[in-house]
Amino acid sequence: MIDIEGVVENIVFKNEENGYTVAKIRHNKDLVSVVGHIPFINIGQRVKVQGEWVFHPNFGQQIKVHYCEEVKPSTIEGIERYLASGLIKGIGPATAKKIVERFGKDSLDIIEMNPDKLTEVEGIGPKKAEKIAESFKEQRQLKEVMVFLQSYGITAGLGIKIFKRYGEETNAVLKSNPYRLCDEVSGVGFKTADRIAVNLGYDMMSEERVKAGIKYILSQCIANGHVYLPKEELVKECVKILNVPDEIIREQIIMLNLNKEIYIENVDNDEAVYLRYYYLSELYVARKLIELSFQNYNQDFDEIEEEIKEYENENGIELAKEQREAIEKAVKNGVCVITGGPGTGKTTIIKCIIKLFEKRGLSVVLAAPTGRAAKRITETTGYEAKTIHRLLEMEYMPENEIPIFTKDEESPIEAHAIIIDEASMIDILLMNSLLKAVAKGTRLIIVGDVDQLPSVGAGNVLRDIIESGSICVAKLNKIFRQQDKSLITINAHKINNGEMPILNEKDKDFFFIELDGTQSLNDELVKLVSERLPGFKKDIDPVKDIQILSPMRKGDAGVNNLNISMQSVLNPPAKFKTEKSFREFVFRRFDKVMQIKNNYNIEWESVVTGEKGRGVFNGDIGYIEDIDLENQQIIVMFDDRKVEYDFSNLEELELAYAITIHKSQGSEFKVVVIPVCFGPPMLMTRNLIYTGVTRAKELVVLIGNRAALKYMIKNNTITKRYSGLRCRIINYLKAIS
Ligand SMILES: Nc1ncnc2c1ncn2[C@@H]1O[C@H](COP(=O)(O)OP(=O)(O)OP(=O)(O)O)[C@@H](O)[C@H]1O
Repeated sequence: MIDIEGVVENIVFKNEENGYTVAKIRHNKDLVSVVGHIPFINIGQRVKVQGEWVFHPNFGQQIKVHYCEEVKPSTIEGIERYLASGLIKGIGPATAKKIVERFGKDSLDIIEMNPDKLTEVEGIGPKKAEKIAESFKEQRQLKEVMVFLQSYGITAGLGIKIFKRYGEETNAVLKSNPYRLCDEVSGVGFKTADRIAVNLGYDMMSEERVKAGIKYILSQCIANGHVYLPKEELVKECVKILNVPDEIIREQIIMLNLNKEIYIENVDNDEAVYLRYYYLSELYVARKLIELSFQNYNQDFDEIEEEIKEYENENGIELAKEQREAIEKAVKNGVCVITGGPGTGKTTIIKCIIKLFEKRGLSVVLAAPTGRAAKRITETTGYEAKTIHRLLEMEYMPENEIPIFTKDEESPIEAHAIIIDEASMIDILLMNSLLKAVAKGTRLIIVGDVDQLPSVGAGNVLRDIIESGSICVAKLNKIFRQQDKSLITINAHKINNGEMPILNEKDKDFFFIELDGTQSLNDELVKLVSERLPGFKKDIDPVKDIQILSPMRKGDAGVNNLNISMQSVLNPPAKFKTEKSFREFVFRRFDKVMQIKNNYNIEWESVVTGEKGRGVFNGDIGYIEDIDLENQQIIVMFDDRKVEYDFSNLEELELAYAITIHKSQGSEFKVVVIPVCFGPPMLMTRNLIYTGVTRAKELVVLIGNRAALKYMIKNNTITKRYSGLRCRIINYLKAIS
């Protein structure tokens, strides 16, 4: 750690959003580069920085700043440069000169304490004096808050957000109840607030802390897919994590319930504790599904059988009985779920349903939870599918950091029918937003494969709807894709039924490479993807066409290690490939990368059409086109869409030569390679391997340990998710019928 003090000579770069700054500081005779989240520094300012020397391949030695504070400029020249820097609204170089000429070393004190006196300077009237004083005060407060927050490890970006919310009250709020931040400033979680509180000597048994802690633990359970937590489990977790006695926690659970910040209700013989929004969403979804399902459209389609026949003749296809029934249910009911594994004809049915509606002039919209899924459906059906977010006309509110949907109860989606595909990926919040925008009189047709992994977000929506037995469901069991020689579909169904797949048949598309105990799975995978597969199948590109899907993140065959080894072989360093280190990885020009969280705000521009828009979503895969070290940006192409990532946003990107099976939901790849070995029990499940295998279009290669594969296929335990939707649908139907 080194300390230096000096005057800021130059700001080379400043990201206004997050405060990332590159500056040159005059320290004795040397000009030193400093980099870090130090938004408040400005030319002419005297600063003390604490940090460490790092070496940058292009810019050489520089100090990575951990802590920075302003030292008041002490010389007249220093004060003048500081005032002239443009930091204070109303003062430019000429005015700065005049102020310093008039007040000398007292200039800053005058601005702060006696701004009326500024009118003594030529060109400054009372209004301008006031403006200068205000701007100066704001800068001072921001600086104070930032210095204060820095000492608690809060980044500048977050610090600015906190300051914007509370202004000059910031310090007071933090001192009186830092836990307010968890509710009022997005991006601040319980752990950050708790760190500030501990540092301030806050009472660890206080009501504010315990309440915030309870809500934090509930939000953690949501991050694990649950919609609620049974009360006893919640209390136990709180005691462990907050280190507070049982009775204090129970007391605060009651208080939160009284304030309607959490809800407690009996679900499945559990006392279920919900965060407010999740409770309201579950309630709404159950009620709306039943209400919509009460509508029926039998009279509109009284000659459906003939119409389906006509469709069959026109399209040269003979639909199976269960397919015809599914179509009939879909067009006649207010809500209908169509579920089936790969190749059971879901897409075929969707096409027929759309045609039947179109024939009578009824409008249909088609949507899916992710961009990639929507694109795939567009390709397979020939009808344009949107993402659900787009269908709901999402608008992003920067201050909320959450999407707002324009389509809702007041302004519903205008269509006679809405068809949603890949519905296993819909979580409870998205279902809530979707249903809000479905008007009575619009049919909702939900299509998906219930045996895929459930949604990343909270809930078990598709499974709960089906298991409620209260909503019309059409189950498709027969596989139609058998006609071609593909084993992928057949094996996917075998796996789903708990049987071992047919492996390694000549001229087929499903292989298993068994390793003996001495071979490294990682090494063999690298050889397979970079040499053996491209040699075996001529038309495939190892980067673009092959996707490694690993059950896990860690370990020899986990995504993290595989990405490092695959990158070194498929995209090794070269002079012309710029690089940027980030955490334990290096991003390199041409790398395959994936967006790992929804970012509704980031801008894109199509290099083909010039169209501009916002939003890159969790699971989107792209390629690094360039790394611009000067502007501190990584430019990524997602198909034809160009997106610029500031270096401060890199936590949203990951290398994607290997991705987890969880992240692959809803996507398809030409060739899928899956490492199979023993790992954490919760990842050794049938629906995980089933989801992985069903992502492949042309070839599946499993590699690893046969016993592990067998174990996964036999292990049909579906990790329990606490969700009350099934119960609620049943109860709501009972209550009103
Ligand atoms: N009744 C039928 N007779 C003959 N072929 C059919 C029939 N129904 C569907 N198919 C064919 O079976 C294949 C799989 O059908 P489809 O793509 O509709 O299934 P899917 O359930 O959407 O599959 P996936 O979920 O894997 O995309 C297609 O080639 C389709 O043309």
